[in-house]
Amino acid sequence: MPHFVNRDQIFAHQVHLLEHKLRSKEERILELETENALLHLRLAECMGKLRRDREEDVILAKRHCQHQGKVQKSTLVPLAKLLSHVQALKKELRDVFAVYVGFATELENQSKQLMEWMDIIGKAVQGDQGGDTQRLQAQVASLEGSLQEEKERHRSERMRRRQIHNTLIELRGNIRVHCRVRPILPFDHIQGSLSTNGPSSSEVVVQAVSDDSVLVNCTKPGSPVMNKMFEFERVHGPEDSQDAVFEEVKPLLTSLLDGYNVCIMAYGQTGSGKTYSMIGSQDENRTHPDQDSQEGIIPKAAKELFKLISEKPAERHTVEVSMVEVYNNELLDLLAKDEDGAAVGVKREVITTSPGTSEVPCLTYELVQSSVEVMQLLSTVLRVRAHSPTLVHRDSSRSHLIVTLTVTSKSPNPQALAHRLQSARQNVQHCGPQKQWWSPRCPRAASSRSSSSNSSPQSSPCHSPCPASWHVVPQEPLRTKLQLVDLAGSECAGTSGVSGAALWESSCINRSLSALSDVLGALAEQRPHVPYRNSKLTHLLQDSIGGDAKLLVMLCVSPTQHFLSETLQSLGFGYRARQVQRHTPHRKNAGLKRK
Ligand SMILES: Nc1ncnc2c1ncn2[C@@H]1O[C@H](COP(=O)(O)OP(=O)(O)OP(=O)(O)O)[C@@H](O)[C@H]1O
Repeated sequence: MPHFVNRDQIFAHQVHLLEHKLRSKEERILELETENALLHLRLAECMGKLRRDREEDVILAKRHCQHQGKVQKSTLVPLAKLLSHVQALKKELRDVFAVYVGFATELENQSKQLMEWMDIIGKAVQGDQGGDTQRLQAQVASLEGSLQEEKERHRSERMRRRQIHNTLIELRGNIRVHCRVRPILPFDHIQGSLSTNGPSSSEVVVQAVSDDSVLVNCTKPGSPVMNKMFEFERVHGPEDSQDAVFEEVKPLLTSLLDGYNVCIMAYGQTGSGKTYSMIGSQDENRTHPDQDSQEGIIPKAAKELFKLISEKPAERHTVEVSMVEVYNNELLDLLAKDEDGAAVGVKREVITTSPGTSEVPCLTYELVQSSVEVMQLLSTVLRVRAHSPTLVHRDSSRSHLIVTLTVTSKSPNPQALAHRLQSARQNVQHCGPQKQWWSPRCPRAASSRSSSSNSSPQSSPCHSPCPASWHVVPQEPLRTKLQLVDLAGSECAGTSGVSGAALWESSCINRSLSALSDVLGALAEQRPHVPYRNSKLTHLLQDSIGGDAKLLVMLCVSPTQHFLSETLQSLGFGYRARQVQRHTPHRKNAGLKRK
């Protein structure tokens, strides 16, 4: 402690102390104020940062919200789909599981039953019950035998039924209709993929369910099942060979030599197999090992005709061929040749003669000696015949082709005939309706014929014994014709994708086919006027359609959904053709002359 002398010194010292304290306080205050200012500054900085952070947060939150909205939007729909898919899968799985459980139970039951049987068999074998086993085996064998017999009986009954039906058809003068369903071909899948009808267009909807019925499934997607059944004299499925198809046609050739006119006509939509059925495969790179089996009705019919002729050596036959096409409602003679001998289609006309039959004046006829010659002529003609590609068929025939084989039969020499009659008389004393060499010069037959102007030899037979001398009179030649027709295909312009000149061709084809349909309609309804002359095609085929020829329509149809409406149209045409009742086909009398 300092030593003070007086009070003033003490006082001054205290003042000094106080001043010192005050200064230090003031320094402290300044220090604190500086600190305070710094803190304020920091606070302001923090507040600013905080505000910025908040603002950023708000922006981020906004963005986040927007993003979430977008994400939700884009995921909700697929999510819903996914969910329903999952639900469907779950259901499917449950169903499959239920089926599986069913199968498993069934399998278990069956294996139990099998075990029981094994047990019984084991016991039977062990317990020397061989006699029972043998008896059972014998029973099985006899059951199999009777099943076989039943099958055989059923088959022969069916054949008999068909024969009776065919006879009935013939007696009623009906047109015979066969139907051929072609197999699915590679272009059906292309059509299917091009189609707007959906992916099921190459699905098979037309089936040959038996040898006389064809079933068409006309169900539209989302509609109840609707099947239509069509019956024809014969139905061929995709597996039926060319030989099988011809077998059903073959008897008509015997009829031809028996004195009937015959016409076989293939009808159907484009690409349905008409040319394949009538002529055979036209594919350039065909490499079938057995070409004969691939041939169609025309070559097979020509072969059969010459075979039948060769089996009748006593009679003399000549065969002449004519080939025409109806193209754009013009009739063209395809065997006519120009000065250089090249085949050119020459225009001809169809006329109706006074007895009411149709004739083509100046038509070229070629005399042929064998089926090979017929086919040589046909292959020349096919090069001239109009054909062009369409969307449906890359080698579509654009004309109706009519190949006619005219057979002239001359009676054997009188001695040979007398000899034949002599042996025939030993069996039959009367000249019946079926006699092949029935002579129109027999006075009794002639008088019985003249009593009914319309009657054929079959309908007015002579029932009296006839002296042989009346029959040995040499006869006039007998002419019969076999018309083989490959029609152009019906089509709709949309499907075939044609335009310009091809569209005109297409419209001519459709018009002539609808004229054919109209003719059948008029005949079926027995209308007094039949519009044969509405088209060259119907005018030319007048005798075969409405006359007394044996007419067979071969309907060709495609099996797939893509061509369903065209198929139904073709089947409808066949149905209409079957309704036609004409005069009973009758044999030609000798003496028919070609004009
Ligand atoms: N039954 C069948 N078996 C095997 N191929 C067939 C059958 N039917 C038709 N084809 C084939 O289908 C295609 C079309 O047949 P096709 O030429 O006979 O038709 P189309 O009815 O004559 O046609 P378009 O009227 O257009 O001339 C051809 O390639 C043919 O070989």
